[in-house]
Amino acid sequence: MTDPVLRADGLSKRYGRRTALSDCTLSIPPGRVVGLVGPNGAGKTTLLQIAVGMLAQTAGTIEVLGGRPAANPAQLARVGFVAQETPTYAGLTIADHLRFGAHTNPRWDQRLADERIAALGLEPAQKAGKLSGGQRAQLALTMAVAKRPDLLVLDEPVASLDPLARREFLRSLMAFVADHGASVILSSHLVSDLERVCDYLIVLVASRVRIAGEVEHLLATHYRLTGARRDPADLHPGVTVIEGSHTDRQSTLIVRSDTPIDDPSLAVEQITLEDLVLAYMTQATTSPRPALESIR
Ligand SMILES: Nc1ncnc2c1ncn2[C@@H]1O[C@H](COP(=O)(O)OP(=O)(O)OP(=O)(O)O)[C@@H](O)[C@H]1O
Repeated sequence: MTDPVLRADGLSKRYGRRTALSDCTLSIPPGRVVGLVGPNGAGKTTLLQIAVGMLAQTAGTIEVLGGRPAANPAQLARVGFVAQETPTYAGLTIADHLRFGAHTNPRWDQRLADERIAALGLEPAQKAGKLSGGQRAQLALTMAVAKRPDLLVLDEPVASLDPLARREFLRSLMAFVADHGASVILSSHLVSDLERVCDYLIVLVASRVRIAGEVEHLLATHYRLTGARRDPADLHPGVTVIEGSHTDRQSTLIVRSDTPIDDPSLAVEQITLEDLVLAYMTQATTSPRPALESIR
């Protein structure tokens, strides 16, 4: 299958005069672990909720796994979703949750669910209302994974987990992806976590997609340039400055260039994913009309 797992075209969501998502155009290939990153209020939850059919857009189109989000039971069965607040039923036990999952999902994998609960050291007879925030998140993830979805959508899944649990969570997520070949879209503020697991990145700031593309390609086409202070406009054509900082004597620029930069007056360094995310976030707060970039 090579069709995009998610295709959005001019997707927008407005609440009255407030814009939550603006003209979002994306084409995400299948089989990726996609990191969706951006500051508070950027529109991440809005995009994810539209993708799973919980929210309707005000303009534009979206296709998920080739269909309209939540269009029918088959489409619903193919998408697993864990919402930011990881909702569970306080009065029901863990075992009740799994039974409910088995009743409502045609592809439910009971063995997978039981094994995850056991591996987490959780007691099936325990009521969800008595679980910690992190344990609830793990239960919600177990429910989503045991659906055996083709696409797993996770809204800040690790926010409430301690560092060890976060690492375990991401490890089990990667194992699930490797075993079942599912695609994953997860939002997070923690770029270091995304760096470990994601092979595709979307940076969303102030309702707009600033950059989207394969991590490997993004890292191969962005550089940090350091040299004597200069006007960014003097750089070679084809080099786009994403962010710049200057002292009296020196300029440090994060740039994008599809070809290697060969300029003896500049020190050229590779950047990390965190550098890249921060550069696009800074660009968004300092530039009145940031460039929209989409790289496959
Ligand atoms: N029901 C609503 N009514 C009005 N405005 C809303 C509603 N839901 C979201 N918004 C606004 O839409 C924008 C995007 O919100 P969204 O929850 O998608 O951001 P986010 O990137 O997920 O933020 P966070 O990282 O804080 O979870 C914000 O400005 C928010 O105030």
